[in-house]
Amino acid sequence: MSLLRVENLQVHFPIRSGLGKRDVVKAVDGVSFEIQPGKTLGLVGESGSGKSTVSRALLKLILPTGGKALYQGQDILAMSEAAFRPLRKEMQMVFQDPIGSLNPRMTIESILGEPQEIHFKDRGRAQRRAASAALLKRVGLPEDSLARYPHEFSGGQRQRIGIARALAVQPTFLICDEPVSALDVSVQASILNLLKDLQTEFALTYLFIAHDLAVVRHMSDDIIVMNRGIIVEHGSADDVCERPQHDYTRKLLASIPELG
Ligand SMILES: Nc1ncnc2c1ncn2[C@@H]1O[C@H](COP(=O)(O)OP(=O)(O)OP(=O)(O)O)[C@@H](O)[C@H]1O
Repeated sequence: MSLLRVENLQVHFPIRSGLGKRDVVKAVDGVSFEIQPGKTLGLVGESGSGKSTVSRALLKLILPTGGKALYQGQDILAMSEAAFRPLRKEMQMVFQDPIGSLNPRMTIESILGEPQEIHFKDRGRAQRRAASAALLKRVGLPEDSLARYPHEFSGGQRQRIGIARALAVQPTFLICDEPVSALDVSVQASILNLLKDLQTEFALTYLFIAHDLAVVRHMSDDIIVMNRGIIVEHGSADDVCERPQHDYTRKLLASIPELG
């Protein structure tokens, strides 16, 4: 069974166009896909194609207009917040901007401890601290980072902290939303390889979102290509990159010098 099966997801935002006329932006307009356990589905498209709206809908941060998202067979979109709460632990997010997504006034110990406090209520402070130290080590940061603040780290190190925070609640499914696009090219590969190693070690399933098809290909088993709220192409990573069927995919490929 797929871990996640999305059926005909629709997110239409009401807007007012000229003269106060009501209209809608079809940010996501009938998107369907599935992800098998332990695999990575890449979601690629230019800015504005609807990628972030898909991820926000899957985490129930916005209310979709229609469709289903079956996580282990249960439709999370139809669930109440209370019913969804245990699944929040299962489904974690790695954000694009590791600076903006880490509270500058919290130490790394608090940043990694907070989700544990919420989801592992039986853990005491010492246990949380030990788990956080182990996580830091696993993502390649020194243990003495616990007492430090986010601004004391480089962009790549902050993204390692963001990844450690996502892993702190032992999730099954990670949505990685442009996890390397704010980073220098020189550190991108090390973060991507870390994500790959963690996937194998913890049997994680990924929805990996990026605008850069080369990055997505490196990470993904299958790829979907989105443009203007719809999927224009869907296939194995090799088929999509080597035998693209759609002009939009060819355009994305042509914009990558090493692949185009
Ligand atoms: N709250 C909102 N109200 C109205 N329109 C919105 C809202 N959120 C997103 N949109 C529109 O929906 C479309 C898809 O946006 P989305 O952010 O999902 O794209 P994206 O592919 O993730 O792009 P980016 O990489 O720039 O974030 C865009 O046209 C955007 O302007």
